Amino acid sequence: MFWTPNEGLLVRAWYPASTQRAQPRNKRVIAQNQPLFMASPNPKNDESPALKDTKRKRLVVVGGGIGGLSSAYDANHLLRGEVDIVVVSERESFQFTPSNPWIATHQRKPQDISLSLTKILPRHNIEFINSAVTQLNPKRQQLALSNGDKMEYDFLIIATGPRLAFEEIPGTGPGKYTASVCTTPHACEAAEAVDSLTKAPGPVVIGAVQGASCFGPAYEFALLLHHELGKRGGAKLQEQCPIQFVTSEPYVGHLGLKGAGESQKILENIFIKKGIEWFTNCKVDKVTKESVSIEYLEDVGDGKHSKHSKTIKSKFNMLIPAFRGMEIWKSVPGLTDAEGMIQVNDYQQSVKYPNIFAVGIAAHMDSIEATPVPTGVPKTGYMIESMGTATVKNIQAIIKHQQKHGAEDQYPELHTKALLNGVCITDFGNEGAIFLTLPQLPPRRTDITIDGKVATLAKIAFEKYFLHKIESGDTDPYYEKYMLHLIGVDRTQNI
Ligand SMILES: Cc1cc2nc3c(=O)[nH]c(=O)nc-3n(C[C@H](O)[C@H](O)[C@H](O)COP(=O)(O)OP(=O)(O)OC[C@H]3O[C@@H](n4cnc5c(N)ncnc54)[C@H](O)[C@@H]3O)c2cc1C
Repeated sequence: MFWTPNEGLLVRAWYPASTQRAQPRNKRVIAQNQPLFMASPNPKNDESPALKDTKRKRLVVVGGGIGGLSSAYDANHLLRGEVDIVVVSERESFQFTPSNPWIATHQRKPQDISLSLTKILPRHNIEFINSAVTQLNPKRQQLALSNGDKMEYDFLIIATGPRLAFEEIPGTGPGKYTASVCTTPHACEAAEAVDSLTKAPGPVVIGAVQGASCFGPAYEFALLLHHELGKRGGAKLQEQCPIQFVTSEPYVGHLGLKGAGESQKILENIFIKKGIEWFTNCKVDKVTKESVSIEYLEDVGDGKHSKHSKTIKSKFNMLIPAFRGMEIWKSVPGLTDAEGMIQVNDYQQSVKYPNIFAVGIAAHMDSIEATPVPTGVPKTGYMIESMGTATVKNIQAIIKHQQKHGAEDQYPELHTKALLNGVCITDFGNEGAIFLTLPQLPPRRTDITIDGKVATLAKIAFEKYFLHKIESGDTDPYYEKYMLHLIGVDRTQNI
């Protein structure tokens, strides 16, 4: 089925049965040349641009995670009346990824951290299509979906998150010999593996492999697991399941960020206290049922390293893989880097296609520094939300410019950049750590790690706030602002 952006249509009649379920519940017949949804909350308001403008643009957001939904909600607030917003996501629900480590230790159930997009998005006048994008034709401004539909867009926001590159290391990934907390279904499988471990204890390897960019959850899960083992079987079970931490970072607490304040000292002290041994500058060669084979570099001074290899016996492993971009985008000339991440300029705009934008993990970001074993730079929630806001403001600038000049193919200079602030909150059981790097790229105004019970509470609050935000369609990052204010980061610092 072919679907053009500015056509008026009788929505239900045009959709195949598989997508009809995703349509808004309130049945309305939308006449020719009228928008899919009334943009004004008051449909009687004759001044509403939506009722006047018969040439509304279509903004398609691909991805129903933190990046996609915060962009869609920002568009709903800032571009109301200017665009019809469609979110296309292969997953029907929003799942709050930062809570996955809690799923793996049975502190949360999947339903506690999941929200149905079929139910929520139409309430906010955002159309939801539960399907995967399988192809992009930027010349035609057209997407192909796995349900067989084709869809045109005026503006496209790509927020498809990471492809988890388990295939780069033999034996890694769910179904093989490493558990994962990267998705909620993976975390459910990890929870079962943790149960098996407690019944038949043995050594544990946790960490993040070469090319990984998301280190916080590796530390979080290692320490949460240690705490959980203590809860289930006391010090005895903890001794029976010694944890070894392997990471591509040059030192513990580097986090792909060159550290955050005293993150190295704080995390090393916690590891020492819990008896967790670590290997840094580490490359994982392969994982088998019984062991993890690594190569690691040891600092011998003067910037020199000696190389070692080791096979660590293990019964349970959780390794964060490298995050790469989705294969579908790679086939589009000039859209991605070699790894499939969307190449964007400072305004989240594709360097090749000016009506395509990318936010979240899907967007390319340079590493902060070259490390002896490759690492990437983390992209965390607050930063991702800010990328969405910047994207929508830039699309707004384009729409205004095109309306003024009456030329659909003209693009103005853009001005809004995301605030690339790193805020990562981790829970270790009864304590935790908050890593703050504002901005993430040095020189920084704020560069600290705060540890203790406060981090556990902050993480719980972060989860509740975010789920509420997705449900309510709110866009203001008030939690982050308030939290930063509480810990003394001045609002004038452009947070
Ligand atoms: C285990 C873990 C813990 C984390 N903890 C924190 C934390 O505590 N704090 C923090 O700030 N950040 C954290 N992060 C980092 C980051 O905030 C999350 O990874 C976040 O979920 C990234 O958002 P995203 O929108 O870029 O991608 P995702 O959340 O992965 O969303 C991608 C979406 O795209 C959809 N999709 C993919 N391909 C297609 C396709 N072809 N067609 C249609 N839809 C598609 C997916 O179904 C999904 O809905 C964590 C990351 C991980 C992995």
